Amino acid sequence: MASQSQVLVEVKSSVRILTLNRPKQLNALCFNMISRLLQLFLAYEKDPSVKLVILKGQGRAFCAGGDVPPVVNNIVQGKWRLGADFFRDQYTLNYVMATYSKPQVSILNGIVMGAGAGVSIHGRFRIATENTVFAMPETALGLFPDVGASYFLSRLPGFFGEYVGLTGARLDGAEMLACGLATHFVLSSSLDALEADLCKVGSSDPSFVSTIIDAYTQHQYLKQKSAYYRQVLDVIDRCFSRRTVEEIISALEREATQEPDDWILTTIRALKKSSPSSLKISLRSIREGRLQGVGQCLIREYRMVCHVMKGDLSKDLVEGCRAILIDKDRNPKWEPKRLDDMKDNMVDQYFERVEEEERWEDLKLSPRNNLRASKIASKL
Ligand SMILES: CC(C)(COP(=O)(O)OP(=O)(O)OC[C@H]1O[C@@H](n2cnc3c(N)ncnc32)[C@H](O)[C@@H]1OP(=O)(O)O)[C@@H](O)C(=O)NCCC(=O)NCCSC(=O)/C=C/c1ccc(O)cc1
Repeated sequence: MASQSQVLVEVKSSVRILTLNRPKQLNALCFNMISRLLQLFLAYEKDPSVKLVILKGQGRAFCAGGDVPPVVNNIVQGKWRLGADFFRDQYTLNYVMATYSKPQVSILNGIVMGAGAGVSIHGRFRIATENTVFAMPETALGLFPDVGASYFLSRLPGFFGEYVGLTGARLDGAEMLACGLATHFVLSSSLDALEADLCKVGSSDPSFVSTIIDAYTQHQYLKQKSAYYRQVLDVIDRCFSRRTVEEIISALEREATQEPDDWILTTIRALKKSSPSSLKISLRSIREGRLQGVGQCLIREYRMVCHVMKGDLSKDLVEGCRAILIDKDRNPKWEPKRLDDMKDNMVDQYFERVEEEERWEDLKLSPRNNLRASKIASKL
């Protein structure tokens, strides 16, 4: 029953409006919500009377991520496999959304982080507003940008995806639109009227949906200090194209000595504060993602997240969750402590099957009718 009140459903002729409804927890996705969303999306795909699905959040967030504390409690109690079930359903939902045969319109009128990006960015239309705050903050949490982020971040212009994924930098609505994470920008005061118009669509043809949203779209200028200006993008490309995290930081430090700048200092500080193991596996994940379809990315990320939860190589997820969400001291003690201590062979292990575990299986994603070649799910 909880899942019914945590994901509200409105039926408006051929449109279904789903509202994530845990506003006190910033709509963090718990296991029940993910199962419910998966069940609803699959049912709507089969139902010819449904033409369009709108996803939005109650309160000041669209969704601040996965509901981390319960999974971390399971890990602490030695039950990481319960967490694996959570991620299996979540990644399956991301895959269904990425290959969905009907348009999904996500209204990102607030915080969009981690798992919140996973349930929106893969869909066809992503509407940002003046209230949108987007981030993939996983490296500060001892995790890595997952939910198919190695697919969508690696497809951003130049090396912007590496920058966003490694530093957890926050983007506003204009920046999301500029880099392609959002498809439209609409002022929040117009959202009710837009929603009412979308409910009259009567067709799953994306060009009809696009025409409706276009009528509400506002041109947005980037803020003065945006990381999306050409000058900063050049620095991002020069530095974040480096082969290793150590080389990225050295390149940023060299730039900083030539031209000290708030943005560079903040970026270096963010990298130095994040989990060394997270940074290294994240960089490798985004780089591999450049050459893989969304299904392959999710299958690989599932292996990685199972290693993170199992905690053989590092326990940074539990520590990061403590520092950010439980004690909120924002002072995690990472292990390994330094980037140098995280050797290549340790990184390699995150990308291998979880061996020695009875009953552990790779994530299995079924072929989907409307799978575009670039999104194909195949075995690693
Ligand atoms: C910048 C935020 C989004 C807003 O800050 P704020 O405006 O100062 O608001 P609060 O921090 O006070 O948040 C309001 C409430 O929402 C809760 N909350 C805010 N994000 C969350 C949240 N992801 N979960 C579960 N309660 C939350 C937060 O703990 C707090 O609860 P409470 O102290 O009881 O009032 C801040 O909450 C924040 O940094 N949240 C964490 C964002 C984040 O790292 N998201 C996760 C991305 S990674 C991801 O999705 C992974 C999922 C995962 C799942 C399972 C795993 O084992 C491992 C990973």
